[in-house]
Amino acid sequence: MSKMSPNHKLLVKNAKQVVLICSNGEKYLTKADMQSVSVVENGSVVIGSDGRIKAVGPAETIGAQFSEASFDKVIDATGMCVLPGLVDAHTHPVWSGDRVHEFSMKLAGASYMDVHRAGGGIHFTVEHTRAAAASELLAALCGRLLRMQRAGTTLVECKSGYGLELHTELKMLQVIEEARRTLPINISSTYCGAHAVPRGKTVAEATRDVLQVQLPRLQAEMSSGRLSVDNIDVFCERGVFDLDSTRSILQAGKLMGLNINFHGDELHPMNAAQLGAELGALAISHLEEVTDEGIAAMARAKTAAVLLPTTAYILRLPQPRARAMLDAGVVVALGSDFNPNAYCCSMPLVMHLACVNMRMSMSEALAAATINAAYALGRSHTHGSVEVNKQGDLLLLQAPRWEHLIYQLGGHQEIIRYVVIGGNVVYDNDKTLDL
Ligand SMILES: N=CN[C@@H](CCC(=O)O)C(=O)O
Ligand SMILES: [Zn+2]
Repeated sequence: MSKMSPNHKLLVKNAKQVVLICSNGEKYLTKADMQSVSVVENGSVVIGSDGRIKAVGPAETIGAQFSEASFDKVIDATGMCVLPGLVDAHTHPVWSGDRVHEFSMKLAGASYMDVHRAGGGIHFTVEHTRAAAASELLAALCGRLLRMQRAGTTLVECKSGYGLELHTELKMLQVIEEARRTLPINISSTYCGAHAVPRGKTVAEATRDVLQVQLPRLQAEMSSGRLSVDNIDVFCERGVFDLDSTRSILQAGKLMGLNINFHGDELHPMNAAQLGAELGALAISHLEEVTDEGIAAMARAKTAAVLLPTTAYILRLPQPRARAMLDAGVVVALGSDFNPNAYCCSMPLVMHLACVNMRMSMSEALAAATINAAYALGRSHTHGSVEVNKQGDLLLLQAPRWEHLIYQLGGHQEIIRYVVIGGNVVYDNDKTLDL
């Protein structure tokens, strides 16, 4: 092969392991293919000036191929492991007012719905988020996204949903848009105006407001280029949005070109999985109460299951049946569910909980937090694996095997050495610097 031309952004050389995840352009992994993610021992990665992966392979081959090339930056990764940046497929990161007081209520035995019905939970956060200035919400969001980035996340889904009326929902989406334009972390933006039924409204009234007031304005903002929104979400749950109102909102969003990605079958079996499969949903989150029929429907439709191990852990819910979903061939993904109820920014911790509590293998958990989470966001053609032409988003671990990222419970602060987005080092742990 001819020598490659100079001027590349980054060379990461001589890594002990480069974890590709997949190597044949797969858009997701299921069943046995999740059991052994693809790994190159003693490998190197080149990221081109466009921020995309130019080459990946054995260190010797890459060394010969790029012997005459120059790089803006070279990282000697001897003794380190390289992974694709992690993908967090479910977060609620825009809000004001923490709920630490509710954590003690829940520890004392109150359920999520007890707190919600007593006017706390989402309602508490809605009140504080409506009152907050956009600048305050943006500052909080940026701090949280940086924390996620330091924990290895390079693509994150961010929901609105603490406004429940036009003005605040738009304010939240604008704040997400501003973060998307100014921060290196990749963002998938989700409109979740049907996250709860606002106080003083019935389900029918709330559904009408979403359909007749919020969605038309969202469409106008998107058409003018002021906002770009990727997904539509509804909290489909007994006492929140029923199946019919969920269906009408999701269908309206789909007609606007949004991907369907919603909360379903969390606290009660609602047949949300079947609804999602029928509507061609890209993803459904939670699924603690999904039925066997729902699992089969999702496997057939290739609707991703976004499992959220922190929620079941904090709320002491039954664990989602990850093994049944994996065995049935569902595309299983993971998310942190960062929100004021589940204050967790760390996908390494999420993978650990998925392994111990949901009985996933480490390889399954990593595939679920990379390629499959990217699939759940419609981004697996550009993210979620270390393959040529994908975006140059990498994680470098100071560890001899990649599994240490999951094994060392709560250890990501020490183990993650660099985070790279688009070929730029955005976090260098040695300097304890966000760059
Ligand atoms: N279940 C609904 N929504 C969130 C919780 C949001 C909140 O409690 O503020 C979730 O995914 O866990
Ligand atoms: Zn959620």
